[in-house]
Amino acid sequence: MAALLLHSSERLSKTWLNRIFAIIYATVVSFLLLRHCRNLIYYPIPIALFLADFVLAFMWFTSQCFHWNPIHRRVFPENLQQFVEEREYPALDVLICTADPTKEPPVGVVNTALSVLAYDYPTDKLSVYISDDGGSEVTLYAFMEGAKFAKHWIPYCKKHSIVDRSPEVYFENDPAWFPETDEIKAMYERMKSRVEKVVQSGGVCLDEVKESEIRDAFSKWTPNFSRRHHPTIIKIILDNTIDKDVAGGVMPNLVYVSREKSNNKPHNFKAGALNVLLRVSGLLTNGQIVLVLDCDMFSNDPETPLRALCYFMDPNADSKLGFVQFPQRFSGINTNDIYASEFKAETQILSLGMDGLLGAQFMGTGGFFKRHVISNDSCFGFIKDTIMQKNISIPICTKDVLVLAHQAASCDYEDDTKWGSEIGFRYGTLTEDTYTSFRLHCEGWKSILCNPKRAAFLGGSPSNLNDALTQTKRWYMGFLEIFFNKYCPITYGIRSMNPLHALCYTHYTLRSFWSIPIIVYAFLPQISLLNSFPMFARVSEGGFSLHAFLFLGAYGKDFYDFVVFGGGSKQRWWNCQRMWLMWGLSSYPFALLEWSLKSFGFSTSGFNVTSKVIEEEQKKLYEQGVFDFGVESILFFPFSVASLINLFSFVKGFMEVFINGRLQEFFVQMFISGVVVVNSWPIYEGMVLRRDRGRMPLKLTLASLSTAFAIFLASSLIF
Ligand SMILES: O=c1ccn([C@@H]2O[C@H](COP(=O)(O)OP(=O)(O)O[C@H]3O[C@H](CO)[C@@H](O)[C@H](O)[C@H]3O)[C@@H](O)[C@H]2O)c(=O)[nH]1
Ligand SMILES: [Mn+2]
Repeated sequence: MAALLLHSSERLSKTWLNRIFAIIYATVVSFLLLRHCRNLIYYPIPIALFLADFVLAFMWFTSQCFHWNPIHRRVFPENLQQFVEEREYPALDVLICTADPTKEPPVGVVNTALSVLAYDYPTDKLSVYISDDGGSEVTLYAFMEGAKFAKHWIPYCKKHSIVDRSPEVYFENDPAWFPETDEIKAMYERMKSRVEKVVQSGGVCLDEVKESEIRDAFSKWTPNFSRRHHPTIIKIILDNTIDKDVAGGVMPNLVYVSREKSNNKPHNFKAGALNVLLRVSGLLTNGQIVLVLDCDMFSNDPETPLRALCYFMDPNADSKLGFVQFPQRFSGINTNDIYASEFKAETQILSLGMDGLLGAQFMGTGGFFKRHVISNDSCFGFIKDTIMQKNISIPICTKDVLVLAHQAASCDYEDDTKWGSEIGFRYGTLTEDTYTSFRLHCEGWKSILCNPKRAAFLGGSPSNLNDALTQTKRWYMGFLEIFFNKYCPITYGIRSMNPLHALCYTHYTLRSFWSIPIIVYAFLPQISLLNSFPMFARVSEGGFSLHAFLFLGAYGKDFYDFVVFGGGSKQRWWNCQRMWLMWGLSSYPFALLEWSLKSFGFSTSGFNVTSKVIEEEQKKLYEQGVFDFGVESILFFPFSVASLINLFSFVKGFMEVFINGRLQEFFVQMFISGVVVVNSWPIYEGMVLRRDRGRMPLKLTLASLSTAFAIFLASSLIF
C-alpha cells in the first residue's frame, strides 16, 4: 500500500522545452548584442538601440531563472487527521490590515474578518487581529457589530458546511436556502445598514450608546485625536474564554488594534502595522502560525489553514521552511482583464519557478508564517516572560497583559531595536512583502507556494486605469528601493542564496528599467520614419531574421506560457502585452523618476492606499471592458503622445511604401508602429470617439497632440 501523503511535487513537463528555448534564444541575443557593438564603432545613433536591447537582454536573461525549474505541488488535507489530531493543531493568529475607512469600507473589512473567523479550524486556537491605521472609530464600531453577527454566522456556516464564508459573497452568490437562511440574511443586512449609517454620519454618537463598556472603548477618540497623531487603542472584541456563539460553541478571539501614531515619527506603513500586530498577538495569544491578510482578501475556502498545515505538520518537513504562500487571486476582474490586474504571470507562472528554487515570494497577503521565523521570542525584551507564560494558556485580557500590549503598540517601542531591520516585516521600501521574503530567503529560510484549484483567498483590484497604474508605480518604486540598498539582490543576494533565486528577485526589482527599451522603441524608429530615415536591416538582409526571431520568439514563448500551458484566454494575453507597453510608458518611468527624486531628497512618496470603492458609472465602464481615462492624470501623458507619434509615422510609412516603393527599407519601422497603433486603439477611442465620462480629458488630448508635433518638429531639425 502506498504511504499516505500530505503533499507532493513534480517538475513541470515543459521544463526541458524551457531550457532548450533559453539556450537557443540566448545564442541569438548574443549575436544581436555583438552586432550592436560592431555598429557602435561606426555610428553614434545606435547607442540608444544598444542600450534598449541590452536592457531587454538583461531582463530576459534574469527572467529565465523563473523558467529553469518550475514545479507543481499538491496537498492532501484529507490525510491530515492521520498525522495530527485536531487538538494538536498549532494556534493560528490572523493579522488583517486596514488603513483608511473611506477607501476601504469597514463593511468590507468586517466581511474579510468574518470569512476567517469562520474557518474550519478549532475556534479555541484561532484569533483574528485587526490593525486599523485609519484610527477610525467607525471601523471599531463595525467590528463590534460584526462580532455580534459572527455569533450567528459561524455556527450557521459550520452546520451547513457553507463554502463562501464572507457573508457578502455568500448572499450575492444565490446560496442554497436553509430554514434559518432568511433570518441570517436579515440579520446581516441590518448589521450592514447600521454600520453604513455610522460611516455616513462620520462617527459614533456616544449619546446614543448606553453600554458603559462600549462608551469606554470610544472615549479615546477625543477632540484632538487625528489619524496621524493619537494614542494606542486596543479593544478585545471577542474573548474565547468568555464569548460563546448562539449554539454554545467557543468563539475565536477578535482583537482591534490601532497603534499609536505621532506626527513626528515615521510609521513605516503596512510593515509597521504588521510588526505591531506581531507583538500584540505575541503577547495575547502567541499563535505558532501567523497568517497575514489584506483587508479586502476574504477567504474563499474554509479549509485553507489545513492545507497550510499539510506542510507545517509534516513530520519530514524541512526545518528551514519559513512560510507557505497562497497566490493572490482576484474577484471582480472583467472578462478580458483589460488592465491585466490578474498578474497571472507573476502569481501563477513565475511563482512556480521560484517555488522550484527556494520557494515563492511573500505576496503581502495569503502568507502563513511560522511565528519564530519572522519574530522570535528573544526580540521582545522585557515582555518576553509574558510570552513564555502564554504557552500555559491564560485568558487574553488580563490587565497586565493589556498594559504590555499598549506599550508594544506605542510608536517608540521599536527605537533602538532590530524591528524592521532584522526582525519582523522589513522597512525601507513600499513593497515590504517582496523585501521581507527576500531577506528571509537570504537568511536561509525556504517557502512553499500552495495554489489549490479553488482560490484560497480572493481580493479586489483597481477598477480604473489611473488606480491601476498608480498601484504598479508604487510597487516598482518599492522594488527600486530594494535593489539600491545594502542588501541588493544581485550582490548580497547572489552571495547569500541560490544565485538563480537571487536573479529572480533581481528581475522583479529592476523591472522599471524596462521603460528604457519601451520608450526607445516607442519613439526612435517612428521619429526616424517620420523623417524618412531607415533604421533597421532590409527584409532581405540577415539582420532582419535576427530581429524577427527575437521578436517572435519572445512573444511566442510568452503566449505559450500564458495560453497554452497556463490556460489563460487569448484576449487576456493580448491585454497583458498591451499593459506591459503602457506600464513601460507610465508606471515604470514614473517609478524611476519618483525614486530618483526621493533619493535626492526632493520628495517623500508614501503608501498610497488603493481604493476598494467603485462608483456605479466606473463599475459599468469596467464591466463592459472599456478603458477609463476619465481623470487628468500625468501617468496617461507619455503613452498618449506615443500613440499619436506612432499613428503619424505609420501613415508616413504607407506613403513611403506606396509613393516611393520603399517597403524593404521601412518594413521593420512600419511593423513596430503598426504594433503600437493596434495596441493604442482604446487610446484613440478615448481621445476622439467616446463621449462618456471615461473619455480622455480634452486638455490631455490637446497637450499630447502639441507635444507630438513639437517632437516631430524638433526631430526634423536633427535628421
Ligand atoms: O500605511 C498603510 C498602508 C497600507 N496598509 C494596508 O496594506 C494593505 C495593502 O494595501 P493596498 O492599498 O490594498 O495595496 P495593494 O497595492 O493592493 O497591495 C499589494 O501591494 C502591497 C505592497 O505595495 C502589499 O503589501 C499588499 O499585500 C499587496 O496586495 C491594505 O490592507 C492596507 O489597509 C496599512 O495597513 N497601512
Ligand atoms: Mn489591495
